[in-house]
Amino acid sequence: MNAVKAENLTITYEGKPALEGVDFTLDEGETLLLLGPNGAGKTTLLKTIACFHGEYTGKLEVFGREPCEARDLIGYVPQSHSLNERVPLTALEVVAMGGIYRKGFFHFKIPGATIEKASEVLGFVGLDHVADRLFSELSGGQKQRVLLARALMSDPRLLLLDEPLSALDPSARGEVAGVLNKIKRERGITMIITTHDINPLLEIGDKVMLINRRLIAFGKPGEVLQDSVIKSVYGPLARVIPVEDRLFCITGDVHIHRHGGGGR
Ligand SMILES: Nc1ncnc2c1ncn2[C@@H]1O[C@H](COP(=O)(O)OP(=O)(O)OP(=O)(O)O)[C@@H](O)[C@H]1O
Repeated sequence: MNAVKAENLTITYEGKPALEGVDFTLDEGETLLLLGPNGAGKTTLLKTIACFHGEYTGKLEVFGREPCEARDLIGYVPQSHSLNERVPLTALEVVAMGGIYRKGFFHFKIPGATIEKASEVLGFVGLDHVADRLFSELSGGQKQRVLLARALMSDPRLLLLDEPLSALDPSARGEVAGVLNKIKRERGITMIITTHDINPLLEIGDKVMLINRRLIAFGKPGEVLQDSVIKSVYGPLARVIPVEDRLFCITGDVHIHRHGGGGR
């Protein structure tokens, strides 16, 4: 089954196109790595699939439905989480929140079944030992894994992850990439992951999409990650280097947070 299907998709903000004429299909269980320079339209595409942004023309389907009809099937992990870290929530409570908001209620006491599920999911991301620690005191990699666990609370069939590796050091990147790999292998969840550094994720990417306000390339990693394709977007210094049986992609690209604080 198609998890996501876009046909001639053009996404606009107040009539101005941010991303134009995009076609692609992602099958259930596949992982798509979404690559493109700053301002390419990566977050815009994720938000539109997640039904947070609705200004588009063309066709966009999530499991055969319009995005807003498929909302319950989608988990979204934004680039900068909107948690107020001055509120003293433990890691377990942050995860449990993923099971509460979904139901549209505000609970003063978290139901036992929700806590039980949150403990199980926290264990799945390898963080049982920090359940009672304050979220604000966790390392960057641990925080990102807690946010992944929170997104898993609603049993999504499609996970949309906006820059899950940004602002992490190389070892934390490896940890988070390991959890994403586990989600793919053990839960079979379809994922779309935006990234500026594709290398730690290449192992789990079934498909790669390169965009720059339009679709530049879409296909298997080996098809998209070619010198000529990468150079056409990132310039002459960009290149793809085969290392043993792997590819290593150098784009010289960095993440720049351009939209000011919060809200993404
Ligand atoms: N809320 C908004 N209103 C108007 N324009 C927006 C809005 N959000 C994004 N844009 C514009 O849409 C274009 C694509 O932005 P988007 O954030 O999707 O790019 P991105 O590839 O995710 O970039 P980055 O890698 O820097 O996060 C940019 O020109 C951006 O300024």
